[in-house]
Amino acid sequence: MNILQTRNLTKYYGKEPLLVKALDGINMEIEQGSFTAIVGRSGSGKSTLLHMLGGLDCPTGGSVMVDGQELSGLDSNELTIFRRRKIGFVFQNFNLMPNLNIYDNIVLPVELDGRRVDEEYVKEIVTVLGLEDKLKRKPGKLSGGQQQRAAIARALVTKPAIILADEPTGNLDSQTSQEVLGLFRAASRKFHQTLVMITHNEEIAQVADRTIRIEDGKIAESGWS
Ligand SMILES: Nc1ncnc2c1ncn2[C@@H]1O[C@H](COP(=O)(O)OP(=O)(O)OP(=O)(O)O)[C@@H](O)[C@H]1O
Repeated sequence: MNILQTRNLTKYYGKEPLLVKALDGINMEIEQGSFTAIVGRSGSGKSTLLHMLGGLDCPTGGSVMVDGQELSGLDSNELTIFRRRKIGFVFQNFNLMPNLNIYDNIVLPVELDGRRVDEEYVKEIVTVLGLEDKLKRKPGKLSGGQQQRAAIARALVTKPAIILADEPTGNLDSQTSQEVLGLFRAASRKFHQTLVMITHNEEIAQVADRTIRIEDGKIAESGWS
């Protein structure tokens, strides 16, 4: 089953003669439970694509469908709720709240949505990611790899339709990157989550089941590993 689908997705910036076609007709399907890496050089359109998939920005044309929902049909309030419930985001710089301890950071998206925290599920996520003894600490007291594991736990906790990760290992050394990615993949498999990660690093991309290569806003190649 496809959890995400785009049809002739375009995003243009500026006007002729300075028009930039950041996305130029992207057709892609992402299968539920899969791990996809989107790769490409700087400026190829990766971040723009991730923003469109996550409803963070509006396309110029075409469509994005997530879990049966066409995003162009949503107003800004509906888009906010869509992002909160359907998308988990993991960023390069972790984006944890510095004043909250790790537990409170992890459960924050559930609380913001006014829902009850499923403590059993949190415990399972925390165990898979090896954060059991870090829950009372503030993010500033943890290493980069530990902070990113907490950010992954926070993305998993709402059981989103899709987790979008933007260069999640960009601030980590290569050994920590491999560890964090291994845990990210293990956790997303265990909890049947769908993962889309953008990276410019070919070695990092190899961890995924499938690679989509973007060049000049177009899909240049798509393959399974
Ligand atoms: N807000 C904007 N206004 C104008 N042009 C933009 C804007 N955002 C992106 N672009 C242009 O769109 C193209 C794609 O940019 P994008 O950030 O998606 O690339 P990227 O592959 O993510 O690059 P990087 O790996 O360096 O982050 C680039 O030519 C960029 O200059």
